Amino acid sequence: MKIRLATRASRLALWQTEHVAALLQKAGFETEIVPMQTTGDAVQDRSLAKIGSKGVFTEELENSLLRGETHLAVHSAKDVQSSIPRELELLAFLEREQVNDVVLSFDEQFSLDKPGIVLGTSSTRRKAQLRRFYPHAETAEARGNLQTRLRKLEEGQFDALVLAYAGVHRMGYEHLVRHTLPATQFVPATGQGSIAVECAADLDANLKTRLKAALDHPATHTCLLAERAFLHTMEGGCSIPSFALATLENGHLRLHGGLISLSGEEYVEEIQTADSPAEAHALGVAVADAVLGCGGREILASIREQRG
Ligand SMILES: NCc1[nH]cc(CCC(=O)O)c1CC(=O)O
Repeated sequence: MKIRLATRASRLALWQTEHVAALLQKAGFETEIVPMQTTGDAVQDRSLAKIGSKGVFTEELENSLLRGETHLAVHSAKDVQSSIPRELELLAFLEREQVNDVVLSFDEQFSLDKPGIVLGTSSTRRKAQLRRFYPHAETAEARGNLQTRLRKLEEGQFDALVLAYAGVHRMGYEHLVRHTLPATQFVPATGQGSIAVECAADLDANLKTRLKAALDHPATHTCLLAERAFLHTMEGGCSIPSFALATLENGHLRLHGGLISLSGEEYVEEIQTADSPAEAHALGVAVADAVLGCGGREILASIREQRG
């Protein structure tokens, strides 16, 4: 049977979808890749926080699932909104890549400690974390797909670029990495480094089971359930500077989640553990509740106020 895969048309998205297709082919499926443009691709001149709507990188792909034109939609897990329509289901999460953010520069001598450096990023989370941990650095907008951002770096619009290692690795830009930011401090966004595969909830149950067996990485899936429950409870999309990273070791699940004010001044974080993967969702909710209760609610209110 031929599985039709909906994807964005960016090089990173196509790489990820080809990776999914290869896993499906190994399991005996035929595949066809169906690229499409999303709002997030079309609108390049405004930051995502300003476009504001949820699912700017996913909605068009989800619509094609709902219309039955494709069987699976392939997303960066980070780009998937915290609640998806009832008619859809997140079927699988692929094994996670290294989760860190990294700093890229063409200058081999580049140092984060140099005064007056300008770092390209459009992520509210990264901007806030940089303000907190590298207050001497300035940030500049760097929207667009990875190739566009690299071009802006090459043109000298900033000294260095802050990106997820996962995308950098998949696109083969590791030679430009000058610094790996520690994930304990620059805690990544929910889902960073994993690829999410979505389907219609009413897709044939037997087919779903076979597709999931070919694609899903259970440990990553457990971590993503915890992180996504955190994000959902925080009521934040990608425009809110929240962060969450779950790890699973020897059956022990650990979730580090938090929220940072846009200025980087206010910072709330919480680490909790659970003894079983079955508690992933509850752990995400508990960490988010703790963060909200210990100052997070006030940070969210002030972010909303600043946005107007
Ligand atoms: N928001 C864009 C986006 N979505 C996923 C990735 C990287 C790949 C990943 O995290 O899996 C990126 C680029 C980046 O943040 O540098």
